[in-house]
Amino acid sequence: MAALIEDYAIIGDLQTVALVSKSGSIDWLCLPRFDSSACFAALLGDEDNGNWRIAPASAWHGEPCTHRSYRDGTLVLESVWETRDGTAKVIDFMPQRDRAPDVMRVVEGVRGRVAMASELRLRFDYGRVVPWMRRTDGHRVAIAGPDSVWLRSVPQVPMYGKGFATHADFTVAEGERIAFALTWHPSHESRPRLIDPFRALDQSCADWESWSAKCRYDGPWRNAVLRSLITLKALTYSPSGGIVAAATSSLPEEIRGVRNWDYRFCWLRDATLTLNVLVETGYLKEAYHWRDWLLRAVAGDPADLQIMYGLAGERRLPEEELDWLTGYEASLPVRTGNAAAKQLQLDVYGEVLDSLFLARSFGLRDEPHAWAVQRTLMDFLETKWHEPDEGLWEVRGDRQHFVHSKVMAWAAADRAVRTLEGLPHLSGDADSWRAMRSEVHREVCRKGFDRERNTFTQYYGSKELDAATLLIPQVGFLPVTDSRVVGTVEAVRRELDHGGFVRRYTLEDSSVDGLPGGEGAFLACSFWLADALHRIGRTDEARGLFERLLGLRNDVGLLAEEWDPVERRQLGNFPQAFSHIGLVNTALTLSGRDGAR
Ligand SMILES: OC[C@H]1O[C@H](O[C@H]2O[C@H](CO)[C@@H](O)[C@H](O)[C@H]2O)[C@H](O)[C@@H](O)[C@@H]1O
Repeated sequence: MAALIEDYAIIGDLQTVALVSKSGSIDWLCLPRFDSSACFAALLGDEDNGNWRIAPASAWHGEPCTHRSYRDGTLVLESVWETRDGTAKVIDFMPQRDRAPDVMRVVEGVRGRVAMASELRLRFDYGRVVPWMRRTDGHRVAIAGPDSVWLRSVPQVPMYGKGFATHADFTVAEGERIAFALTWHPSHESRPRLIDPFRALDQSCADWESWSAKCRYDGPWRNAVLRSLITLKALTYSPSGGIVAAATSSLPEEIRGVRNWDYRFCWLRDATLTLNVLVETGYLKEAYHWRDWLLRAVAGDPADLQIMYGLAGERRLPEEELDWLTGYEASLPVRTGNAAAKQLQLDVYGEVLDSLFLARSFGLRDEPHAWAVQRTLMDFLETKWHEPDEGLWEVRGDRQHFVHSKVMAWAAADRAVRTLEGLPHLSGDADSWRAMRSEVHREVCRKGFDRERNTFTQYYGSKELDAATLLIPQVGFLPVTDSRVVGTVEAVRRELDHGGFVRRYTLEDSSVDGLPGGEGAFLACSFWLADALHRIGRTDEARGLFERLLGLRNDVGLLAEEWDPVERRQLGNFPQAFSHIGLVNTALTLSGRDGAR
């Protein structure tokens, strides 16, 4: 059975990540990309769906490591086991790759002599295909269809096959190091170029340290912020500049529930929000890279804009159910692909224009084609904003006139107008966008506001609330001093509370998302509440909530999408960009960054 979600740490190479449990098992790994099929899928089934465990023999029955941590400023994970015979450390990392992806596991003797074991169970195609194994000059090679995986150790330790797994039993003494290297390669190509694991370890540390050194945030929550930024960076797909929403598929929003989705794609919403925090903390290069990704992805007719794409801009992300997997703690179905790709979500226009506007204010140079694309998006939005949509929560029920979608349509028009005002050499119909901006504003205030309860609602005509309306002052739709903003913050705090944190929306009205069952408190929304409380002057409450949110991070600083306040455990895909974006944003806000754009 898989571990608790919060018992996982990640390692990654900016093209994919692996989830490593506290008991030393890699239970999730998709190769060669985030969205490739998994060769370790025990996370969504059991060991027979593939995993790789290295741990002391005396801890083989699942005992967790004594402690673990990342090396400072890196994504290099160290898990330490203190045993009766001594202390051993497993250093896990994935070197930023030139060609072939590697998972490196360096076993280091710290004290005494510790008997260790390694058990590798490769199962390609999400845990379904047992590969054909063979030996070739010091390697074990696993081949199935398009995939091959090469396993070696330095220095060599004997390996043997048993029960469709590759085993190694060895001893590590104080001062000794034994590295295991697993390298993926297309099966039709000849042997991959092999790298020295110990040199790769030094290089990996140096790569991450130099990236981390560029972080410009130096406030009271620096460690937490830096860990979140490293996590966000780890979710970027460096060959294209795309950014995935999370590293996993189908970790449930409710244990044994059906809300299990594949997040290994680039949502324009999640990616732009990721970018905003990267830009604000000193990482402008990522903004250039992502803008180029965007321009390639949205090329063509703006009517065809998707709300999410594949890592390289792929458009077809067909949703399928993998019926051979038993699901994380029996949460079914396990899905790959995501049907939400074909939804209309008007907010993404606002997020894209806002993000490029913000990046420009931080020094992102204009590029004529980039503005042409934004202009075309605006022209399209002018004809569409009146329509109902699926909204940022990607409901699978009927389309509605979501208040947040309209607010973000307003934000798109606002950023377009302000861009033209600041850069008069650019062309565009500023008058028409100004008119749209005013019309959307009037309509939202008339149809999306409940006067009796003094709060914005989820959609026109509904009584339900939506935590996304907390973003109204942040995007500048209304000032924080407006009584309607204060009323909304208070209403959300009161009515969407879930164990001291915040739900996305009221769940009793199941018709709005069209899905059965419930879910946990949504962490991004809980961070938004902290921001909003601070903005309306309730800073002590905001700080208190923020500190409690920080307390939900696991031992290595990672957050999933949601939190179950009853079972006190993390829920949903992991690690989730949305949650880490929220953390960085709130830290910036509470450290004195100004409010609305
Ligand atoms: O809950 C239903 C929807 O859940 C997913 O969407 C959520 O995750 C997205 C990625 O982080 C985020 O952009 C969105 O705002 C969230 O609601 C899932 O991807 C959808 O298919 C599903 O309908």
